[in-house]
Amino acid sequence: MRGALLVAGTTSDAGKSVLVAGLCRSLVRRGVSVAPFKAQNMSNNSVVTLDGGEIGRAQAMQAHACGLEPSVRFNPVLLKPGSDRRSQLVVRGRATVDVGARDYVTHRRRLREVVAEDLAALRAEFDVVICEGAGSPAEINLRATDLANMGLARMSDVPVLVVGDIDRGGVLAHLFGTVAVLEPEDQALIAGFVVNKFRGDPVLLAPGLDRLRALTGRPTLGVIPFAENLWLDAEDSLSAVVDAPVGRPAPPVGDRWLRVASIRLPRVSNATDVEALACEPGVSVRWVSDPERLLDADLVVLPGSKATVSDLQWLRRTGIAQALVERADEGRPILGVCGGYQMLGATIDDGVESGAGIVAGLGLLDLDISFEADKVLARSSGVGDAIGAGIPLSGYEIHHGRVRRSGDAPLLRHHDGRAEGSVRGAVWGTHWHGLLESDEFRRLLLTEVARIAGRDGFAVAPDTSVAAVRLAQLDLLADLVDEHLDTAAVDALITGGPTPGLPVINSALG
Ligand SMILES: NC(=O)CC[C@H](N)C(=O)O
Repeated sequence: MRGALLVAGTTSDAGKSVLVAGLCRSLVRRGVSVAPFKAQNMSNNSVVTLDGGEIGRAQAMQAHACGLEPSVRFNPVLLKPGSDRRSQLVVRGRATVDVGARDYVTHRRRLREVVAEDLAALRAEFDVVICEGAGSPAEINLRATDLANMGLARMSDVPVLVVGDIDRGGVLAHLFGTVAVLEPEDQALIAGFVVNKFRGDPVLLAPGLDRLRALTGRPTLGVIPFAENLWLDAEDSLSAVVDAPVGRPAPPVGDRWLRVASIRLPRVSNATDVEALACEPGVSVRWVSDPERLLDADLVVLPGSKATVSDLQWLRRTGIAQALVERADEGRPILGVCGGYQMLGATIDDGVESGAGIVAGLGLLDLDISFEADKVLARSSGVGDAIGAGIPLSGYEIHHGRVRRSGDAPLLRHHDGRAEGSVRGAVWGTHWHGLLESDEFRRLLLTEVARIAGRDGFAVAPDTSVAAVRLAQLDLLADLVDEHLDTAAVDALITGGPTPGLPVINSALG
């Protein structure tokens, strides 16, 4: 089997990333060599690849579904928004320049070549490449500069499936309209539809899908049910919804829950860090954006941020900064990760990200940070120090900020003995993302939190493996694909390429 397919969506968050992951895993389970590809991603949720670059988290998750290590080849263009108007442009894993929505256009020709070249190389190396679109091809205002949806499909002659989220309502109109607004040459590549997150009786939906087929000449190749136990998404901060529970934690091992509040910073980065906590039975993790939600939390996590100084200002505006200071005074646990760690310090000297110069931090750690233009990208490993002395730890680093001075004890150490992170009372911080996935460290941290919080009835499970929980999620996705997609038709599309002779929808005014 050889070929490629592009999964586009009627909207952002329609389920493209998970459908691509499910298709990849389903193919891999059938012995096919397959790679994921997203030409251009916009996300602050990134990971560090083995080749020392940075790609969107969703492509790392899809690579994992394929049994591959993340590589910059799977996501050659990444835009990391630092504000509503400007993003850092990461090309083949390396941060290049900051671009505004308009000047991005000037980079387009070069990026087009990068994307076409990288997809061709993957297609030569793997039997199948499953591509993910970005946003929606119905955003025709962006069509002229598009590299990730119909722009990619056209330059590489790849058939397209459009997935729509029925849970939002209007899915039939969305699917029809997504084809109808396109120019005929683009329409020719849209081979079929997938309905995602369906609840209820498929018999009731069937007449709608028949009508959609009559109106568009295109089949719906699957209706994927809403899956209660599926929480893996990893797309980006869209998944960090205020008040929504993170993950699907099982009931506690003991008789009490442990409650974690993670601050929903406006430019939160690597929101997935806290998912590892929610893999533990009896640990409830919620995203919060107002100060009183910190009161009943046993642990508060201040996560990473693409805009440390401006998110720190937001903490002050919302009153969360004050709540954090009071919390630290009371000796109640706070964990800061990367940007969140930086905010906990005494000063931040930032001439790079915000250009603000020297800014006071929350003063909860004896720490001075200064930003450099050069970004640290590293997969790091080391050992525990303040928590879990000597136990092996791993994580990854994506930051411009550097520790200039630290007067606190380190949280952990690199293998070469270098100190990393800080501890002062129950305030912990580190630049490392992914640290909470180190199973033993997480267990010790949660045990310490429960002790300080006096949650005597909470006991941490002895055997949770975050890697195993994530893999089970990917298998669940593949099961959904196998059961609810017409896999024979999808296979035929992958190998046969765009369906010849598909009708064009003409929406002439009459
Ligand atoms: N990943 C992060 O949280 C990054 C923190 C900060 N924006 C920096 O670049 O240093």
